[in-house]
Amino acid sequence: MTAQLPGAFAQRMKELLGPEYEQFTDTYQQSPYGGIRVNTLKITVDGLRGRSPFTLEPIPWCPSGFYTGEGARPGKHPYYHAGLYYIQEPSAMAPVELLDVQPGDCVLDLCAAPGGKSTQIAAKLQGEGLLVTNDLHPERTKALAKNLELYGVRNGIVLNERPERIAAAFPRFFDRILIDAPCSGEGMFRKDEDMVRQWEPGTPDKYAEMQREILQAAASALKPGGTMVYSTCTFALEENEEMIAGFLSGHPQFSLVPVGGTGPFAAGLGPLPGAARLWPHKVKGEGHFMAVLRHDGSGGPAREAFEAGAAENGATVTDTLENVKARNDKRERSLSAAPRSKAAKTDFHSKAVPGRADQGRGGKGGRGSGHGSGSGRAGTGPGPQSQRTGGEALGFAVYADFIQELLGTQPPGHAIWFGDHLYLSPLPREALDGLKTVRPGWYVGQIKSGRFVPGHPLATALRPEECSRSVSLSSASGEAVSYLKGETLSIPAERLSVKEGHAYKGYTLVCIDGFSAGWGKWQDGLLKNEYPAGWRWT
Ligand SMILES: C[S@@+](CC[C@H](N)C(=O)[O-])C[C@H]1O[C@@H](n2cnc3c(N)ncnc32)[C@H](O)[C@@H]1O
Repeated sequence: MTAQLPGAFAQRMKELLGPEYEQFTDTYQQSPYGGIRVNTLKITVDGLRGRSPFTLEPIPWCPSGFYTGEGARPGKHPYYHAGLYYIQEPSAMAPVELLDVQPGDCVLDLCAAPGGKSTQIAAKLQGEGLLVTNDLHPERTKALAKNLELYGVRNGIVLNERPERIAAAFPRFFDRILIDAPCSGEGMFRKDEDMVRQWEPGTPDKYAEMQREILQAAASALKPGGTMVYSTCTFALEENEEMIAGFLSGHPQFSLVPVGGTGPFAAGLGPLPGAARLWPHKVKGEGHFMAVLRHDGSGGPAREAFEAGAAENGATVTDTLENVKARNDKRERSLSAAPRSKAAKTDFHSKAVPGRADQGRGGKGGRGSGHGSGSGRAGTGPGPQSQRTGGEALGFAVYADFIQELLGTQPPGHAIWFGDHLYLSPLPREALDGLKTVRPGWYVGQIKSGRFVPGHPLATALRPEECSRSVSLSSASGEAVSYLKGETLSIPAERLSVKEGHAYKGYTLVCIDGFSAGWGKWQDGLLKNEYPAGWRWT
């Protein structure tokens, strides 16, 4: 590290560490450790170890985490683009391990961008349950949304909200909450010298004020008996042990689950030995603090009220689809100019589909949505509401036909339309009313000129066996990189894997060594590239 440690910081660390101070400062002469975490939504840990292009050494506190060693460039391998691993600082993998997320949980990641811990939570959920992931800063939510898309997350909702507004919308709701708080970042000085330059003696106090408010909001959104983990990447007592001690004294229904002093975790300092520390002079990783807080289950009802609302919405699904069909038929009759849809004539809408088709009111309430592939938040709908309603009905039919052909079955989720763009959400649209929503769910695609165009995030979350047409490109031959660069490829028909009864021509799931990476459009031996421009290999 070339930057000089601020004098006031050095003095404080001397007082905090006593005889260990020299060992601590020696770490600034060493390089930070690099790590990757296997995305178990797409590949098993052993699966990646078996095909890893670089050496992997286990990280003690994260079963899916590995040190990559010097010289490794994990961002420059096609597997990174196929979402097989996330590049993450090793210590940053610890908080989610302590959160103990189980498949089916409802989880809130309150300060989430760029999404390292959110993708880790999503992997723990294994597609079951709900992940609401949020960041206060709009620009940062773009990277957050993109990372969820790259890693094939189907059950994530991305918000750009103040924590207290999320707590008001979801009172006593979440099983697990992660508060990876904005902090003075002292633990990252070795990795990010800008943080050294930005640090001032008053920095920890400034962050402590924000952290108190965020913790307060998180406590209201946690369900009785739920668990939250508070983490920072700083050493300052006022942002760590003192912050949590203050929180516990004001919230007697919470207790600290002692993890400090066990396994790789050093004990917390001063008033809170049960909190956990990772010190750079004791482990191979940067400085981190974590506290596990459990609610005792006391107080009023949990989320029953919300669940009742959700169930009611679920019960109306069939009716809703019939209404859509009725509107659709009426529109077909009355608007000769309306685009003809083959699908509109099918009886798809009379089937009970686990989604809602009548929810698209693009831009309602000032909220809007980006449409996949990191495009950020758009705020407007496609036109006058009367047109939108009919358009959505037709759109849903076109979508249903497309999905029937490509996937065979309809993926579960509440269908949420933003104009011509369709998402499948773990929550009904009403649950997000009034919240700044960057992604209401899994982006599946868009109606364009009367056709359904599948979105990139639909591809990244699919397994090849789910898709009627796929092709696997080899990472070793260079064709995977050609695809990632946006090139058209010559692919003979015999290389395609096509399910019985399906045509060869059309949208094809493009995989790298068998792992989905995006779409191509195959016809007559040519695979037209549909990999989004903003994602390409440079
Ligand atoms: C330590 S970083 C989060 C890193 C992230 N958890 C990850 O693993 O990739 C803290 C984040 O908190 C966000 N933030 C700052 N103030 C916030 C607030 N009041 N509410 C929610 N997020 C906030 C920042 O924009 C920043 O992205």
